[in-house]
Amino acid sequence: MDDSASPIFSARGLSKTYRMGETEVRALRGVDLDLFAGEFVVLLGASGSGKSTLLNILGGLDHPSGGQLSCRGRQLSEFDDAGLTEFRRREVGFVFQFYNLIPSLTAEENVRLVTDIATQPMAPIEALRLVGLEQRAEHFPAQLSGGEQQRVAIARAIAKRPAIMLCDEPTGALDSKTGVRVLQSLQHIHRETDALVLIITHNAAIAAIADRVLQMSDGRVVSDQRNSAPQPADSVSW
Ligand SMILES: Nc1ncnc2c1ncn2[C@@H]1O[C@H](COP(=O)(O)OP(=O)(O)OP(=O)(O)O)[C@@H](O)[C@H]1O
Repeated sequence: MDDSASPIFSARGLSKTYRMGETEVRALRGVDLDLFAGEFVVLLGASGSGKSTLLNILGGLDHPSGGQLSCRGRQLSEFDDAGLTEFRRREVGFVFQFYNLIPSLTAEENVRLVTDIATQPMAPIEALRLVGLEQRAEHFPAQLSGGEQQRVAIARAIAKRPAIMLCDEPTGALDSKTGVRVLQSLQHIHRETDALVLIITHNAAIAAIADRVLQMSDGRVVSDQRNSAPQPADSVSW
């Protein structure tokens, strides 16, 4: 990768403090980080280290308390709620631990919910093909396994061709074999698009498939390593 390329995200001194009555929780304590197009990044860290808080702020789901965050040259940290909503809608695909599919809609209809409001979407069936589920387009979530439902959620996230894919514990609810299939879908999407893919997880085994591995501890990024030989997803297990 060309390190002189401008980053997608650039965070400097990013902080987040949650206030609940008298109690303050400092979830981010000064994060400095650049993330680039085309990177497949795994962010590891113990429970409570701030991973989800960072992902939510990168994805425009929440505001930082301090510091600067830019995305492709714009100061995201200064966006109001409406600006963040527009940013999320246009530029970010999210995948969460629980798939949040609409039970009364088929796989294809679940993906179509997103493509109907996107500016340059792919066809829903094309997104399902990217995750190997084009044969299941007419199936409802209850007719799909957990791993298949997660792959529909990934298809839904990628269908609007986002520059950024943010995945919070995408395999957290899945066994190893099923989780590996989900990771294969994410790896395949990464190869087929120029998206920045960021996966946060407790599961250190997943780091083997990344080309960059970040570690958070106590609200800071404490390690940032390149992986010169990322492994195919089917070589990992847990
Ligand atoms: N909405 C909130 N209000 C108050 N405190 C919060 C809130 N969200 C997170 N926290 C606290 O901020 C800290 C960081 O939480 P965060 O969810 O970012 O960690 P995490 O590394 O993603 O953890 P996990 O792996 O368990 O999901 C924790 O101490 C958590 O309790």
